[in-house]
Amino acid sequence: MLLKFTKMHGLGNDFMVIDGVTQNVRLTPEQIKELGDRHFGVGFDQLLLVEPPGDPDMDFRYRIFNADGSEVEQCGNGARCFAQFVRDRKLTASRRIRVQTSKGNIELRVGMDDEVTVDMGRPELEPYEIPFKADRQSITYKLEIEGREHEISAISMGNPHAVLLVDDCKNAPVELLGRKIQRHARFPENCNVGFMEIVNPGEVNLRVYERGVGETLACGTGACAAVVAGRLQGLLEPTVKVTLPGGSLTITWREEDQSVLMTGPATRVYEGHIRI
Ligand SMILES: N[C@@H](CCC[C@H](N)C(=O)O)C(=O)O
Repeated sequence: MLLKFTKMHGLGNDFMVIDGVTQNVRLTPEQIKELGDRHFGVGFDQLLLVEPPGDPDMDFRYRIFNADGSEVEQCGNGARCFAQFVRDRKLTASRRIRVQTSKGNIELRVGMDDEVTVDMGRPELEPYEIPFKADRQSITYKLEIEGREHEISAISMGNPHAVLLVDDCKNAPVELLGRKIQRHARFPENCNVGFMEIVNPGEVNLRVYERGVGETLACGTGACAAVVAGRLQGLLEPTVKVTLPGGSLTITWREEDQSVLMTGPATRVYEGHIRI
C-alpha cells in the first residue's frame, strides 16, 4: 500500500501525520517503529493518525503513537499540528475543532495568525488516576532512587508526568535521571519527566525526557504539567512563557474551570508517500 503522509513539527517535536479519514490505514506497532526510525524510515517523535470520530458530537478522532510503536493518550504539540493538518487537507474549514482522544475530548482553536490554542482540559492530580503509587494526594512527593531522594510533582495531562525543579536546565541530568524516574516502580505506566528551571513567576525553562522517545525538543503536555506543578507550589503566575529547546509556548492554567490552555505554532515541513 502507498501511504500518504505529512511531516510536521511543533517547536521541533516532530510528527508523521496520516489522514485515516480518506485512507484505510492499519499499522502494527512494528511498522510504526520502522517508520519512526530516523535512518531507515521517515523519522519522528510521534505518529499521529486522524480518523473519523466515534462520538457524533466530535469532529475527529485523534490517535497518537510514540516512535517505539506504543499508543499513548495525549500529545500537546501533536494536537496543534493535528489542527493545522485537518484544515490544510480541507477535512474541515472550521477554526474550532472538537477532537476525541483515548483519554477524553479536547477543543482546538486556530487563530487568524495560524497559532493554535488547545484546551487540554483539567490536570489530574489524584495518584490512582495518573497513575502514581502514593498513599494520598500531595503537591510534591519524595521519590527514592539509588539511596537518594528526589522531590517531584506527579500530574496527568491525559498522560503521566513527573516534574522536578532544577537550578540550571541546560546542565540538568535529563537523560540519566530522566530514564530512572521514567521507569520508577511508582509510575506503573512509566512517565514523561520534565526538568523545570524557574526564571521568574511568568517564565520558565524546561527540558522533557519523553516516554517512548527520549528527550525531545519540546513537549506540550510536559509544558502544561510543569506550569501546574509550579503554580501548585506557589511559584508561578497563571500565565507562563515556557521555553523549551525548540522554542516557546504560552501556558495558562485558567482559574474559572481549571482547564489548561496551550498556545504555540504548528509547522508543515513536507508531504510524502511511502510504500508499506
Ligand atoms: N510530545 C508530546 C507527548 C507525546 C506522548 C508522550 N511521549 C507519552 O508517552 O505520554 C506532547 O507534545 O505533549
